[in-house]
Amino acid sequence: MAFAHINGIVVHYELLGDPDARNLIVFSNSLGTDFRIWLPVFDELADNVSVLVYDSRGHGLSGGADKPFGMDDLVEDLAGLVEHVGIKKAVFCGLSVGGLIVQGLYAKRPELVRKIVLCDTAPKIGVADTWNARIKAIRDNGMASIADGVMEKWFTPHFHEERDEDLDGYRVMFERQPASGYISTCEAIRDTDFSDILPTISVPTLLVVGDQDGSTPPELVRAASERIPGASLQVIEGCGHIPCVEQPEALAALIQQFIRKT
Ligand SMILES: O=C(O)CCC(=O)CC(=O)O
Repeated sequence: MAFAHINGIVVHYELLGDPDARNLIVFSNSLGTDFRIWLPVFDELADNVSVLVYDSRGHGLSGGADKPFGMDDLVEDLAGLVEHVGIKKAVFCGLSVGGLIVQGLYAKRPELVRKIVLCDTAPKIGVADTWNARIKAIRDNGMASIADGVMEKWFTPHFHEERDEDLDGYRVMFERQPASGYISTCEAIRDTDFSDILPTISVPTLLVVGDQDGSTPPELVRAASERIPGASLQVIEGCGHIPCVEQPEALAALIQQFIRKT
């Protein structure tokens, strides 16, 4: 557990392993979560892989929830953290809004990026009306008021039935995110369209999606994969929007295979 001042906020992060390892993966979390969603994947990765995880602005123990922010801030935070830690080049893996942040990082700082894993994400996620309705619901009634709907998109019915303790735990994680940080992140997603960035990506890229993802469904992720030269797509069966929690072994195996290729 570590903290750094980056772009005027405190960023909570953890570096697991050697920052100079060739197989260094930087993970960027999704909306309404913190970096703990990646720990089940880290547990499944080989010993020669090191990992940097962090809480994005307005989430977890990172600061910045008190002032509005946008996608540029989220991208600058990631670049600033990577520099702070002394990483020259890494594999970047982003989940959902984390995937948008990674796309934005590639556009601004391609020299930092060795390979990309885009997990349950797209260049544009959702439409303005839906984001505005979600923001209004939280302003009117708080985070807990939308938690049921969010959990339905995050996890499959099987997860809801068989892993009720985990479901309750991740619901608590969601409900504890600062509403203002969550709202700014919704606005950042609403206002972002990175469609033009995808064809410019020239590093090896893997896209992964859960077959039952209710937030960024397989067809959306497939369309994104078709815009990135040479990218490959893998669909994880029996999985919703958060494969790092629901199917960490499957996700880690795909990542491991991908980073092994030159
Ligand atoms: O998960 C994200 O980062 C954004 C996509 C989304 O809306 C997922 C959710 O329903 O919370």
